[in-house]
Amino acid sequence: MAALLKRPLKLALVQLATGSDKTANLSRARSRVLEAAQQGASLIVLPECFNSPYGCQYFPKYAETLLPSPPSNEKAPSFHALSALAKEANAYLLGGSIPEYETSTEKYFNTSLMFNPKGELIATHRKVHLFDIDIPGKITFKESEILSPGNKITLVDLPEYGRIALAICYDIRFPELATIAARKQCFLLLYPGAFNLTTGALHWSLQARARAMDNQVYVGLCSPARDMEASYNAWGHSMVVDPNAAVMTEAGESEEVVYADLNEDKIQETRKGIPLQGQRRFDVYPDVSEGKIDFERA
Ligand SMILES: NC(=O)CC(=O)C(=O)O
Repeated sequence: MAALLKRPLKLALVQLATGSDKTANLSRARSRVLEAAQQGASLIVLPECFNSPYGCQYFPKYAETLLPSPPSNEKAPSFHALSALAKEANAYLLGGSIPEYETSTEKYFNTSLMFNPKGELIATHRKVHLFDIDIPGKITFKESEILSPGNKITLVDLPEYGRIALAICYDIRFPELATIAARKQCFLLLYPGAFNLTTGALHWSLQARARAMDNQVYVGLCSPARDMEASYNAWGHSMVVDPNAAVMTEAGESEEVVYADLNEDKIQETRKGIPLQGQRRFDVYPDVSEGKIDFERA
């Protein structure tokens, strides 16, 4: 089997404490990303809504306009901060997500931005599955009241390392995305995400481990730190899971950076021991990674 991960990679997840001051959020993100780079991380991830509080009431106020690209500094300060930071850190940087406003359609999206070490934007992912849930007495949330969904699967080639997939939070609950990404040769699935005290306790770790186990790839989930004063209490517990579904590292609830060293051997060893790749029965059920799949649409 050809190598999926061409050389070892140190991954850092920044479990950022975010508040209502966007400038302060960006400045905190900068310190933590530079700290991770100093520790040798070459792929650094910030959480979902790292520049704003998480909640439908906040999306319009914090939204930035990214298109046409490159946007102006005035319309997209987070875009420019991330670009400069990736360059300064000399690392790949995933700005987990920011609220985005698209002027031409007058729509809002929950969008992540990936920059290379030169500070160039190399991918964007708009959350495909919007977080609309209603668990009586626990949590009701309806992103679709404000947001529109993205409509593509996002795979990104990092020339020195290999291919990764980006998705956001609720997207993890739809295993088709992960299966397609793995079958398209990704070695890592990254999900910036803000589960909450109800769904986090139930499913955060389970989802991460399940996507890793089914697909025998690395999985990273990066949450904001928990803030009990906020209107939405993020679960925390950012984690990296290995291709054999073991948790490699897990944050607590506060601001923290966690690290994991990813390598090809672990993928090979897992797939050699349990060789799912060659055992699929596409004569019995369809291959979801074949056929018309949108990787490109904005
Ligand atoms: N916040 C989300 O998008 C998803 C979530 O909290 C969950 O799936 O649970």
